[in-house]
Amino acid sequence: MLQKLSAFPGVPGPVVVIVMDGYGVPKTDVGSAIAAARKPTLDRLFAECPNITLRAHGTAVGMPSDDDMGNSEVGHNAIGAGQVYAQGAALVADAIANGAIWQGEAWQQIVAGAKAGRGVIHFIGLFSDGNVHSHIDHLKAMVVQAKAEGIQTVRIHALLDGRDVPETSALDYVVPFEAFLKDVSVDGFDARIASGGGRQYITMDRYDANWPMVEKGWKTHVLGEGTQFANATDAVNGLRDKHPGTIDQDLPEFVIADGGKPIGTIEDGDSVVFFNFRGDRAIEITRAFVEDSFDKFDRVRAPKVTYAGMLQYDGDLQLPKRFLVAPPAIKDTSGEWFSKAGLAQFACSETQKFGHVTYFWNGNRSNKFDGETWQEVPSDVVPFEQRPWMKAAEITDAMIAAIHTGKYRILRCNYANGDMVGHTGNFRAATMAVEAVDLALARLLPAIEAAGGVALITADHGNADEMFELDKKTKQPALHKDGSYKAKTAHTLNPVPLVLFDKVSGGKLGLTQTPTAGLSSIAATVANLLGLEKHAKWDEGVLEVK
Ligand SMILES: O=C(O)[C@H](O)COP(=O)(O)O
Ligand SMILES: [Mn+2]
Ligand SMILES: [Mn+2]
Repeated sequence: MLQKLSAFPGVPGPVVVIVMDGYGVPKTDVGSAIAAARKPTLDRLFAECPNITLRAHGTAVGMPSDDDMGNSEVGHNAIGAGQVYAQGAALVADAIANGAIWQGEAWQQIVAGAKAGRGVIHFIGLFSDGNVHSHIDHLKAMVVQAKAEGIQTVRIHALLDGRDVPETSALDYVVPFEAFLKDVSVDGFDARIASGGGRQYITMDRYDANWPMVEKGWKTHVLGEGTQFANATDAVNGLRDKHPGTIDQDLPEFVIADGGKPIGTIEDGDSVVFFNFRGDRAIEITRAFVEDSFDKFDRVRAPKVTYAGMLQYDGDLQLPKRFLVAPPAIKDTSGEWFSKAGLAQFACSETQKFGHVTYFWNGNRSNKFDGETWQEVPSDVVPFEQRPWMKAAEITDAMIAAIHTGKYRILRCNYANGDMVGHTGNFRAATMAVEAVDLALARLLPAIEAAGGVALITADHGNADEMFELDKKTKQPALHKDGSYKAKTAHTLNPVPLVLFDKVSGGKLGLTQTPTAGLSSIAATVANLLGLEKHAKWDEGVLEVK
């Protein structure tokens, strides 16, 4: 049980954690949609309330190195668990480096399954080195190993990124990879990219937001339906010519064919590895492959394959049953221990981030703990630069209503705007996204105050804080030849804010800035605000009681 804190009895009302997704603290205002936004409420919070910054990237959130940006999965895991675990990116890299992945039953079944059939392994996944959902080096290692184990044919289904990496960088990955595949395709081994498309156009939907995207991916990868090209380099060039201005993540599907015949349809007896390690955008396509009574769309043909995920994407649902590397075993999360303390908890976001405040928050569990209530606000299915306000107002309505019930001691929400609009690379829309969150806070905070509560306002990683690519050497915004800035769609390496909105303690509470405190300090801080000691496994909190 969480013990009572002697230094502070706890605030009278609810403790509310507000995650402004994609809201980092930049080094320069140049290119910051946050700095450009009109945001009187946030400005007042930073001027008047205790606030510090927290580390939200790299090793502070379990990524392999401090060159790795943060992301929603690792960020919400750290906030919810109060601990830092080696995450998928690090676990897979280690398993490949020490060879454990090849000894595992799952890899051996993939190889054996393919050999018992046509000798074909398919690899489907995000084709970049973003290290958020996947890493292309993992794919490369699997191709090499497949050949070493006597597999004859490898077919790669490449989802173009441009969201965790520069927006039109697809050829930086496709050209060298096709050259590598050509080099290894000797001695009876044949490895080629067989299909693909933009990751926001096919296959990688999440949280049931847009199943038709997954259906399009199925038709492309499995059935071989789509515009035909001779190779993936031609496909990217051809699609860019046909869709000028479309960035990689939004490019339509393509299929590689020889003489009109797709080279990589997925057939009975093949093996399929989905090589993303992160779960949110891997679950739907995985369900299409493994569920017998799948009914989200008409698969037309459901080949009997040996299927593995890079990781297990959902432990509660055991999805998929076969996986190459064990996911981090996240235990003793704040959700679990607040539940054991008998505290009612409320979690809310819109579809695009709903799993972030539920599934990721609770350590990649899709089941609720006792006393939890989850509310999802359906997201629009549109390019978010067209609706940068997204569902900030509706989430705020739901939060205020939940506070008014008087039932919940702890509430949490995620405003998706800064991140989802930041990913579009549209600066103007991103400023409006930040303004929408500001408007939301202007309504939510008074409701928290009226209920005698406090809020911790934070973020899971940066995004809208840097809307221009930085030059690798100078770290200043990079320019196109015509002098315009290069739009940036990815997350940032910047820290995030932690603001304590507290009108109830009479100035008794503050926050302590430390050089190392990261997102994992929030769980203990929430416990302390409730008048409870942290769980022994959680990292230190940052609450100061004067
Ligand atoms: O999946 C995405 O949209 C991006 O790769 C990462 O964004 P998120 O980590 O904020 O979800
Ligand atoms: Mn995020
Ligand atoms: Mn994001």
